[in-house]
Parts: sequence; structure tokens; C-alpha cells
Amino acid sequence: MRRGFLNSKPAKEHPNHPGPVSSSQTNTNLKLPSKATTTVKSSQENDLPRSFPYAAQEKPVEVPKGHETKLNFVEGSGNPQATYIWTALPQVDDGPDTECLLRAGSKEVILKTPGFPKPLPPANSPPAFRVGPSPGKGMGLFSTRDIEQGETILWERPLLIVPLGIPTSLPAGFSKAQWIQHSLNEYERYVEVAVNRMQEHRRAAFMSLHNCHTKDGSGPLVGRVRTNGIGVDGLQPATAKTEYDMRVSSYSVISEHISRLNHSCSPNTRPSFDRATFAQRLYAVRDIAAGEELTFQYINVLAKKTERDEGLSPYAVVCACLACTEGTAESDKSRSEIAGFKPTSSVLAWAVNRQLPDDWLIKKYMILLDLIDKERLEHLDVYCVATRAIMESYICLGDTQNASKWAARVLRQSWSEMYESQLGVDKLLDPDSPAYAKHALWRIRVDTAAATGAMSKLMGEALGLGGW
Ligand SMILES: C[S@@+](CC[C@H](N)C(=O)[O-])C[C@H]1O[C@@H](n2cnc3c(N)ncnc32)[C@H](O)[C@@H]1O
Repeated sequence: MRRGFLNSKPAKEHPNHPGPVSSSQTNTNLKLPSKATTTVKSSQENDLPRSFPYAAQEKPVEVPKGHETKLNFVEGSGNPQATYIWTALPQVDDGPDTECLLRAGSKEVILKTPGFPKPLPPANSPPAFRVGPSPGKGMGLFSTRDIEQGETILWERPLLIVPLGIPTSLPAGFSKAQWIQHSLNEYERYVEVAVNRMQEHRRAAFMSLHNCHTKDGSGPLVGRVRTNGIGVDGLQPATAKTEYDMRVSSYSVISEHISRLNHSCSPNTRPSFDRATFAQRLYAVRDIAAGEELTFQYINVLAKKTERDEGLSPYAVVCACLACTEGTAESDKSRSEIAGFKPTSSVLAWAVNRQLPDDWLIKKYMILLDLIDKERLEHLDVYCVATRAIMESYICLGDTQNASKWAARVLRQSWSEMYESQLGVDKLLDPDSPAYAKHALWRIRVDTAAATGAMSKLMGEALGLGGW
């Protein structure tokens, strides 16, 4: 879910779709400016509304006809200036394809993805989730069994992938409200082509999704996109340099099941879009008991409750999670400490600095982890950073007993962006593993010769020669 426009007074903006707030998947939301610019200029910078309205309109905004763009830009239409293409991807296996509305250049990015097109991994059998009613929230997803931290709950090819809006220049004589409505209408027309291309059962699944934008000028398709879309990064063509380029080639994915996830300020899952399989992957970020509701973050959950309330209002969500209902002041304080955490020193810099105590870095990260555990925010990247830093600190100290315990924690964090670089951590699970002695940080805190070697690497790093 993600982007919208502004409605009257005060200008309200909301992301088109809730979604992960940190990098990758998840929501491009935070990467976009969060406040609407209300000035309408004819420059390119202003031809894509930064936010769409979400408050009910008192009466529909009438838009003069005759300003619609021609929809003759379909891939293969022979129009060399096609800015948008409608296509189905990845067309690789018996699994369903995703209907895509892509801006020129994005398809090439997809086709060049290493491993693309990759078949979907086999589904969990029986499925680890089910769709069912969630009191006060409509439908939701629930676990069907105990799920372990780091498990993949499901892989899912989205129904649809669309940009967050279609740039529309300001027609002469249009008021701002008319321009916004015109933009919404154009967006609806473009999405309609993609929805009409879907297989009937996929279209039925899309149309059965919830729509919380029924009275704000959104059409029925854009309303569903705005309600259910989850942001996906990384599809911008290499030529996209400006903020404008990035915005117009940012996308939302809408899926039959993952889009049913309700919001929690302490979510237990994290979705991620995998370009090679062209699928969304849903991870459990902590152990989940059978029958528990599966949730994810629609907004930045490190913000204070009052700001979270504001961010959730476009989705008509009044969050009743523990952080919003019990001990909220203390929770706000803890979240702001997590948001403000700065490592102040890398593992290597601490290890070679004799003025700092041996447990200095470990203590700092343990305090951070306590806050994260208390707030149940394991999905955040900082959780993985902290866990890994503690493991590495023990390696610097030559303490393989503790390092191996932390290696086991690191390995469970399959959703982490650092996962690729965790390959090899499995060799550290055994405290007697010879992999320790080969590790670049091995005993550099306690062995002068090792520290000297590390120091020269540190200097190389400072000089841009690489390092940790
Ligand atoms: C993406 S949909 C989630 C699935 C939806 N509940 C359904 O019935 O299909 C987003 C909508 O779910 C509801 N919702 C999500 N999280 C909620 C929460 N924590 N409390 C209440 N309603 C919630 C709101 O109506 C919101 O507009």
C-alpha cells in the first residue's frame, strides 16, 4: 500500500499501501518524502502526486473529459515511445504469472536479475497459514501450526505489480482537486488494463480483496491497490537518477494471501519480494504458536504512538496491539531509544582499542537487544546487526562457546538483508570448529599479532582499500 494524494485541510498524505518500512521489500514508503507538496507546478517534478486523498469526499470532484492519455503503449504495440508496458511475468513454470504494469526500463532490470526466471520452491504441505476472520479487522492470516523463527511461511506470486501512480501533467484550467482526481482516474485506467489481462480466478481473487478507499475518489481497482499493495524496491532502471525517476518507477505488489496480513506494531512476519522467482516470500521473524494471527508493519513502528495512529488512519486502522494499549509511554521511550541507537564503534574498532573494556560492545548491543525483545521488534534490521555484532565480538575474544551460541541466533535470521553474508556462519555452530581459527576476527582482542594484522586492515579500510 502506498501513495496517495492530499486531501483538503490539513493536507493528509498516506502511502499507497502499508508495507515494510525498512529497505528491500518492504516498503518503499519511507524512502519517499512523507509530506505532500501542495504546490502544483507544470514541471515534471510535480506531475506525479506525492500522495492521494483518503478522507471521504463531500461530493465527487468533476473532471472535464478529453485529457486522458492514449493507452496504446502496450508492449508489442509497435509504439517505440511506449512509456508503460503491460506484461505477465515470469512465465517460467506451472505457477501463476503476475500481471505487471511496468515503466520502460523496469522489465529489463527484472530480466537481468541473477537466476531469473527461477521456479517457485515447493509449497509447505500442509500450508502453514490459513485465511480467516480476525475480530475487528475483517479477514486475516493465521498460523496452522507452530512456526519457528526464520521459517518461510509461504512463497507467493503476486496477482499484480503496478507503479505507485501514473504521472499526469496538469491540464490547463484544472484546479488542484481536479488534477488529483484526474491522476486517480488515469491510474485507474492503466490498472484496469492489467486487471483485465488476469486469468478469471486471479481477477476474482483481486476483486475479493479489501478496499478501504471507497469514498476518496479512488476507483475500485486503485482503491484495492492502495489498500493491499506492499512496496517493492529495486526495479528502477539504472538510468533512474533523480528522486522523480525513482518515484515513478517504484512499485506495489498485491497478492492473494500476503495482502491479507493485518497490521501490528510488533509484527511477527516480514515479507520480502524475491526478483529471481518473482515471488513474495513471507518469513516468521520469531517463533509463532499454532493459531496465532500473522501480522506485519504497515508503517514505521519505531515512531511514537501518536505518529503511528496518524500513519495508520488512511487504512482506517485503530491499532489495539500491546504497544498501543498498555504501557504506551514506556514503549514510546524504548522505541525511540532503538531508533536513535548508533553503534559508535565497529566490532573491529572496539577490538583494537585497548582503552575500551572487553565487554564494552557486547554490553551495548545486549541493552539494545533487550529493548527489541521487550517491544517484539525482531523484524528490524537492527536486531540482526546487533546479534551478529555480539557473535563477532566473542570471536574477537576467542570465546567459541559464546560465539557458537550467537551464531545459532544469527543463522535463524533468514529474512535479514545480511543473510547472504551469513553463509559460512553455519561452520561456527560447533565451538571446536577449525573455522574459528580461520576467521578474520579470530582473537584479535586478545592476541597482539592478530590485532596488528587487523589494524593494518583497519587502516586499509580507512583508505578505501576494503575491510570489514
Ligand atoms: C491489507 S488489508 C488487510 C486484510 C483485511 N483485514 C481484509 O479483510 O482483507 C488492510 C485493512 O485491514 C484492516 N486492518 C488491518 N490491520 C488492522 C488492525 N491492526 N486493526 C484493525 N483493522 C486492521 C483495515 O480495514 C485495513 O484497511
